[in-house]
Amino acid sequence: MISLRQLTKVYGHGPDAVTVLDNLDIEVASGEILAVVGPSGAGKSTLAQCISLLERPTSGSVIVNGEELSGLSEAKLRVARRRIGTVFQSASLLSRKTAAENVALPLEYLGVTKAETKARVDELLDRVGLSHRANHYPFELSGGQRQRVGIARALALRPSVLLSDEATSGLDPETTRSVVKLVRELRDDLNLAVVFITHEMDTVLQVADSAARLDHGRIVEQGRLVDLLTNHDSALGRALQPNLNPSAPLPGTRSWVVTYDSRTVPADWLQRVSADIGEPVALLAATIQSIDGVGTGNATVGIAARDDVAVELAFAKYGLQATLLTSAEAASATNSAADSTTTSATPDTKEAALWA
Ligand SMILES: Nc1ncnc2c1ncn2[C@@H]1O[C@H](COP(=O)(O)OP(=O)(O)OP(=O)(O)O)[C@@H](O)[C@H]1O
Repeated sequence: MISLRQLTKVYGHGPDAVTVLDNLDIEVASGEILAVVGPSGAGKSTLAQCISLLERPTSGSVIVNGEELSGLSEAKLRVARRRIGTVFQSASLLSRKTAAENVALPLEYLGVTKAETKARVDELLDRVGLSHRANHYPFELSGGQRQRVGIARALALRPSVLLSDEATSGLDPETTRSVVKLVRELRDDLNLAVVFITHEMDTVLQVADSAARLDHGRIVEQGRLVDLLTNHDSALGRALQPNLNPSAPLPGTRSWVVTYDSRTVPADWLQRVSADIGEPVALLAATIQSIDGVGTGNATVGIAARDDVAVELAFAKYGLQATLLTSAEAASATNSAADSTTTSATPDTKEAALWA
């Protein structure tokens, strides 16, 4: 388990002081993956450096398995760092060393014997599916393979915490999925607490159990993924929903967005709401995904009824949270989704929605 308590990082002094991390409280249990997301400049890299203890926090604590590490002397800190394995963007492998030699580095620094090092490196490369690439240099490996070597190296000293700092950024979707799958498997096998820093919303959905949103150095929202996704008022939950591409509303109807949660909403909610308000409910777009075994998602529906209170009550009766879109919002949802499908820029569009 890793806990950050009132973690604060200030750069500079006096009038030039800049508070980059402001009293962060984060807890990640062993076996849990927490995604930390945030716009550029929110403080993600600084957070990663404080967690990996490369930067000392100005105040507050980094606690791993009950032991406070942030206040240790330099000598003790070097030992304490072993509890936290870090994978960086583009793996940061040494180009003149083979995959096996890169994985061996932390063991060599520690003075582990050659025989033990070889056994551990073989085991790690096997675990990340790269035994057959042991003697290849980084330039001979694909981006995904380099990340796997980076993960193997991060695990060399048997840490209890894995910190992933934008480790999937720049990878194609297929490679990202395979790296995410590996991280989840390793979390299960080794009972790791994983802090997964990313700006990619799609990756958060694939990898995380919970998510925290960092903005201007503060955690402005955090929770379990399933709770964020089923909370109609959560900006992070909305940003995590895959982009919809709604059909244009039918003439004479207005568009409503509803949030769906399979724990509380009956499967035939469309028919029921339609029967209650006494007119058709047209489905314009919908997305459902299973998170922790719960079906979550949102839908855009078109309804002609003008009695907004009656419509809202009908949705509420079946556990659906609903918002009526203005005609401008409905048109913009149709257009922006259409734009995003032609440019395949959905992550940017979603991020823009979150950070706006
Ligand atoms: N050494 C430093 N001295 C002063 N200010 C710093 C220092 N390092 C970072 N900052 C400032 O702290 C803020 C957060 O930076 P940080 O790199 O942690 O954000 P980020 O969320 O990782 O951004 P990005 O996604 O663009 O990498 C920025 O305003 C940055 O200018």
